[in-house]
Amino acid sequence: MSTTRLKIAVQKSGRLLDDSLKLLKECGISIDNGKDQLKARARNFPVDILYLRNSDIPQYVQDGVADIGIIGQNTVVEKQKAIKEILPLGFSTCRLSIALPKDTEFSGPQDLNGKKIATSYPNSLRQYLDRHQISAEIHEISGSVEIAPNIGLADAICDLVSSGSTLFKNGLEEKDIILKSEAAIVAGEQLSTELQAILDKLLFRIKSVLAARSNKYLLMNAPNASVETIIKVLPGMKSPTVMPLAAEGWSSIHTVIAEDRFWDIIDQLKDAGAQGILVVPIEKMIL
Ligand SMILES: Nc1ncnc2c1ncn2[C@@H]1O[C@H](COP(=O)(O)OP(=O)(O)OP(=O)(O)O)[C@@H](O)[C@H]1O
Ligand SMILES: O=P(O)(O)OC[C@H]1O[C@H](OP(=O)(O)OP(=O)(O)O)[C@H](O)[C@@H]1O
Ligand SMILES: [Mg+2]
Repeated sequence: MSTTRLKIAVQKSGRLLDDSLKLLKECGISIDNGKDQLKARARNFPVDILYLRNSDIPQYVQDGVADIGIIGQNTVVEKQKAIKEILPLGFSTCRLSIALPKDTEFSGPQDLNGKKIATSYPNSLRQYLDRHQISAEIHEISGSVEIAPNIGLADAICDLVSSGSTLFKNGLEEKDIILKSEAAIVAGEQLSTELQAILDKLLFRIKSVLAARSNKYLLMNAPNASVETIIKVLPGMKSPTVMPLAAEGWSSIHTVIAEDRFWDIIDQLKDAGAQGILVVPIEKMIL
């Protein structure tokens, strides 16, 4: 029996931890410990979890200390290590943006010329400024970036934004988006054949979990005369299942639908005669 185990780096504490562990759990992977331990072994799958600082993960993955990691795409861009994104994961969505004090005129990146910009993401900001041929001073700080303009430390900031409430509370306005980010699986340049085989199994499970999250199982009843119209309204992955109901002249229609499409067609389904519409979560979806 092979003793090879895939080492997965996840954030020790912070924004990514809960969703990362939830994803692994939904993949059927049971991890033994609490987070006080820095390394944990999965009981039923050949992976070990390394709990690390988010900002250190790119280096560890590059060096092969960890084989893969779960980090934000923003960290991949910022750290500029020899790692590659394998699969976006759909959580921790945010954007890296330029923000200025509320009501400051901003017609484009050129308005940042000669300004002092505070950020924890100097490389990403540098790339943005270079791309637009802007000469500005980058003031690197490791946290609480949004406070910088208020205390006279900088004219502008470059930081992560999600709901926008931190900007709002600090009297700042988002002016330009540098990049959009979500959590992703990253890996080093080369994995051994054995590790790659474990990773492939893991990715298969993760994709099944992600597909299940973004799709719903849809059931409805309709008079037989409406079935054809309803089927035309349903965006087809495959042809829906149509089954007779006990009540004469009625059918039950079942299909799988992307959650974000459902709200677009709900009125059309009702107009076409669908009744008793049920939208049910899917546990796993094997693609
Ligand atoms: N407000 C937010 N909404 C959604 N995702 C976010 C938000 N802030 C950060 N993230 C994402 O979560 C990642 C981790 O952020 P977090 O603040 O937990 O850690 P950190 O302070 O960057 O890292 P470290 O573990 O090194 O202290 C970020 O790189 C980003 O991808
Ligand atoms: O747009 P919002 O929803 O308000 O989120 C944005 C804030 O979230 C992150 O900070 P976090 O809370 O992770 O604190 P940190 O600076 O200590 O990492 C980020 O650095 C912003 O400050
Ligand atoms: Mg943070």
